[in-house]
Amino acid sequence: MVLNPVISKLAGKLVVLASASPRRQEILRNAGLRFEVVPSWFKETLDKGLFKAPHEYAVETAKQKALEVARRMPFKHLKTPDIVIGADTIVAVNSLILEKPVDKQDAYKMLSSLSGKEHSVFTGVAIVLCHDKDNQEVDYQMIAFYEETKVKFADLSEDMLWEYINSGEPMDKAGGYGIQALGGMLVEYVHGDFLNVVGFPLNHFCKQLDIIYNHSSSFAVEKKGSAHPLPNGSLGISILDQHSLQKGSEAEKHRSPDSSSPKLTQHIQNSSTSSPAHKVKRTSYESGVGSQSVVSNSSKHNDGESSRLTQLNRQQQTEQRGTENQPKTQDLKRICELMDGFKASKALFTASKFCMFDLLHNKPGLDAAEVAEEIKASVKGTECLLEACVSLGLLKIKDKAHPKPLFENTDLATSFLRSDAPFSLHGYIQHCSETLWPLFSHLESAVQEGVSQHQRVKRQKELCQDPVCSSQELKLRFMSGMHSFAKITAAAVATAFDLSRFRTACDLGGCTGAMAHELVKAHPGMSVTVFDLPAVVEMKEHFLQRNTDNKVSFVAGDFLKDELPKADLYILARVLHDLTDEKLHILLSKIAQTASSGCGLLLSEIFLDEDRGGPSRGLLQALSLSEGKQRSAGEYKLLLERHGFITAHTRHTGHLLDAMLSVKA
Ligand SMILES: O=c1[nH]cc([C@@H]2O[C@H](COP(=O)(O)OP(=O)(O)OP(=O)(O)O)[C@@H](O)[C@H]2O)c(=O)[nH]1
Repeated sequence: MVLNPVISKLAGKLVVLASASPRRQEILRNAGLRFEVVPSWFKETLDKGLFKAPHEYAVETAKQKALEVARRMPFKHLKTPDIVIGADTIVAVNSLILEKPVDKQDAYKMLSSLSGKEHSVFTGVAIVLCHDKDNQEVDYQMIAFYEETKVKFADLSEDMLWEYINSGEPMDKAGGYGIQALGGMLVEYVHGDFLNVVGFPLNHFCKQLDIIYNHSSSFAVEKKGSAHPLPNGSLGISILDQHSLQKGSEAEKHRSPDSSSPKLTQHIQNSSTSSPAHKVKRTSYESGVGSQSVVSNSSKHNDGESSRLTQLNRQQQTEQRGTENQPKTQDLKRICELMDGFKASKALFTASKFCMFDLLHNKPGLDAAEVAEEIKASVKGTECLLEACVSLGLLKIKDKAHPKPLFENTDLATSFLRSDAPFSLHGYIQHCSETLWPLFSHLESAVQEGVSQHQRVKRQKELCQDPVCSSQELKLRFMSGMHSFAKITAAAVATAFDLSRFRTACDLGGCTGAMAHELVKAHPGMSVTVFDLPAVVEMKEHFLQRNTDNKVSFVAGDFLKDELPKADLYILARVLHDLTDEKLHILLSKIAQTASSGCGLLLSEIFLDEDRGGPSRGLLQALSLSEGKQRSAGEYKLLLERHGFITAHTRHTGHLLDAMLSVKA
C-alpha cells in the first residue's frame, strides 16, 4: 500500500512493542504494523533530578524499556526480535515532570496544576535493532528520539475536575488525562502531533524508519541540541539520540551525497566508540538495567565525573557479568528474591491479618511495644514483623531522631492495605492468605496429580482440628476477596472500550456488583444486572455501595442452568479461566442463545502472551490447578468465535486484568 511504504519495510520482521499501553498498540496497529506485544518490566524510577530537560528523562526511560525487552527475549522467549520499540510519555509543566497519577488525589494535583495553562507533552521513543550472531551473541543498536506537543487546558472547576477523576480515566495516563476520550473536553488547543499526546508520535516514527531503511547514511547526523551519541558504557550498545530530526529539512541537509549506499550498521558503529562490549552474550540476561541510564546520562558531564563514571561502569560490568569465581550480583539477587518471595508474602498476610496498617493509619508513630500491645502479640515478634514491613516498603520510620523507632504507613500501605481505603486489597490479601496459601503449600502434590488441592487442604484442617469457619464466614471471606480485587480492577475494564451504545448489561458471576457499579459510573446511560448464585446475592448487603440512581440490580440464578437475563451487553469478568471446557461451552452457548445479533460480550481476564511466555501472574495463577485454564487473547478469541461472537477489540490494559470486546454476529 502506498500510504505505508516504511511500515511495509518491517513486514516479515519480528517487531516487538515493549509497551503495555493499549493506545500505543492501537496507533501502531491502525498504521498497519504487525507486531508482538511484550510489555517492559523496566520500572519507571529513574532519578528525574539527573536530567537537564524533561525530554531527556522520557527518552532515557523509553530506551530502558525497549532495552529490557530486547535483552530479555532471547532468554525468556527464546527468540531474538528484529526490532524492539519502547516509548515513554510525560507531561511537563512548571519544570515538573508528571507521569501517571498513583491515586485520585495525585490525579487531582496534576490536573489542577494544568488548569488554565499550556503544558508540553513529550514522548520519548527508542528503537532497538537486534542482530542475532552465529556465536550466540546479539548486537544491539539503538535509535532514540522525542516529540513535543503543546497542549492548553481550559480553566477547570472543582466539580469538573472531580467528575473527570471519578470517571477513572486519568489513572493510567501521563499527566492524568486522556486527550482521546473524556479528557479531550478539558483541552483548549493542541499545537503539534495529536498522537504524540496519546502516547506515540507516529509521524516522527515513520520518518525515523524511513531514515533507517531508506536513507541510512543520515544516521550519524546530530542535530544541534539533540543528545549526543552515548559512549558504549556497560551496555555494549551503539546509541544515537535524535530529536525531531525531520523538523525542517535537517535530515536532507545532512544526508551524504550517496545516501543509498552505506549500510546503517556500519554507520552507527562508526559513529560510536567501538568496543568489544558491543556484543551481548546470549547466555546472560541481566534484568537490572535501571542504573545504566544514570551512567549514560551522567557521561555527558565533565571529565572528572566521567572518569569516576568509567570506574563505576567497570564495577557495574563486573556486577552484571560476574567473574569466574563470583556469580553475577543481579542473578544472585533475582534468585534470592524468588527464594524469599514466600516470606515477604507471609509477612504482608500476617501484618494485614493483625490489621497493623489500620492501626498505624489511625495512630501513626507507635513503637514496637505499643503495636504489640494493640495487636496482642509478643514484642519480639511484632518488632521483627514491623522491621520486615519497613524493608518491604510497607511501613516507614516516623521520626528518625527518636531513640526508639516509631512506625507509620507508607503511601503504598495507605492506598492499598488499610481495610477502609477506597482501593483496599485487604479482603483479597486475606483470601490469598487463607485460601491460596494453603493450596500452594501443596503445590508438589498439585503438580503430581494435576488437580486442585482443595480437598487435601480441607482434610488436613479436619485432622488438625483447626477451628472450622462456618460456611457463611467462608462465603463472606471469599466474596470480600473478590470484591476488593474487583474494586481495584473494575475501572480499567469498564473504561477500556466505548460501551455507550449498550443500554443494558448483565454481569454474569458479578458477585458483589463492584464491576457493575464501575460500569454505570463510566457509562451513564447504562443499567446493569448482576447475575450470581442465590447464596452470593443474599450476602450482597455486606458490600453496600452507592447505587447510582438504582442502575444496578441483582438477580439470583445459576448461569449454567437458569435462564439468563436479557441484555445488550454480557460481562464475563474472571469467570472463564475457572471453568472446565464443558462448563465453559455450556455458558457461552447459553449467552449466544440469549443474545441477539449486535449484542456485546465484554471479557476480562489475564491474557497470556501468545507464546505463553508470560505474564507470570497468569501462569502462577494457573498453578492453583483449578478446573479451568489460563488462555491468551488469541485463544479466547477463537473460543468466542465458535459461539458466534466476533472480537472487535482486545485491550492489554497494563492493569491487573485485560479486556476483550466481542460482538454477536
Ligand atoms: O492524552 C493522553 N496522554 C497519555 C496517555 C497514555 O498515558 C500513558 C503514559 O504512560 P507511559 O508512557 O509510562 O506508558 P504505559 O502506559 O505505562 O505503558 P508502557 O508499558 O509503555 O510503559 C500511555 O499509555 C499513553 O497512551 C493517553 O492515553 N492519553
